[in-house]
Amino acid sequence: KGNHWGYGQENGPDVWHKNYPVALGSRQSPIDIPRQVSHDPSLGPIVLDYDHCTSINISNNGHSVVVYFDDTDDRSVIHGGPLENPYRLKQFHFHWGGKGCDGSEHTVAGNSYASELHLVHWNAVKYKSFDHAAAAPDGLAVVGIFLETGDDHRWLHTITDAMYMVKYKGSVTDFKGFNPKCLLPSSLHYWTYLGSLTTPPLHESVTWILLKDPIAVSEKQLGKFRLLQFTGEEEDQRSRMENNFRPPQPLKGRRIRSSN
Ligand SMILES: NCCOCCOCCNC(=O)c1ccc(S(N)(=O)=O)cc1
Ligand SMILES: [Zn+2]
Repeated sequence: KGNHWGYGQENGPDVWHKNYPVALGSRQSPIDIPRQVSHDPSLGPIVLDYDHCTSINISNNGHSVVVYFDDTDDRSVIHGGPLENPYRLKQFHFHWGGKGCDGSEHTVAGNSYASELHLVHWNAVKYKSFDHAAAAPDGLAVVGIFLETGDDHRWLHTITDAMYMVKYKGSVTDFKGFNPKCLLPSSLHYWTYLGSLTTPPLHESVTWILLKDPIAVSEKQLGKFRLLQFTGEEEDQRSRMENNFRPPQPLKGRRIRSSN
């Protein structure tokens, strides 16, 4: 398996470019969102049509905890905002820090949040599969939501309660009937820019839509994320899944736009 990528000293973000040279490309993610961003009045609201969404399972892929959705039709899509087509929901996952440390990927005026939720969508109008879309410049749209520590999040429990079932890399368990609409903040105001996957293969195929308002989750709920392991059950060395975030990358002249 060779030196598979990860978040450790030997295989972390600083060396990903060795196997994935696009890591040094011109539209890499995440980025820092500066204090002043140009407001674009032509940017309409983002619309999340998740009412008939169908979650399938929850899994540990060795890098994060992922909830997959049935994307065989347009039952859960986002449209509007900067998007020319509707994009189908494929999965969502999280990035987080260690105890007491922040772990978001994007930062706002240099500040990190405790965690970041990514809702991953693909352009099924133009591309015949997620993998094809993931390699195309307008193939993916990822909605990023910041998590800050505060009160318990009443709906996050269903996800954190399922985590003990997917503690080890490669584990998966049924997870039906979850609608991620319950994880959205009250306002859908957003920043948008053209970027990439934040993990290898780091494809430069993502229209990023970052919601400005964070959601609150408790320290106790975040602690349950850290019960997950990067490693499989059969591997002897334990390694707690935490700090699975890539730091901000150079903007390289890109424009970031703000909805109203
Ligand atoms: N393996 C060949 C085809 O490659 C397809 C694309 O990679 C598939 C696996 N990765 C992802 O789907 C993937 C999806 C979202 C994000 S992120 N953190 O940018 O939201 C990072 C990675
Ligand atoms: Zn992500």
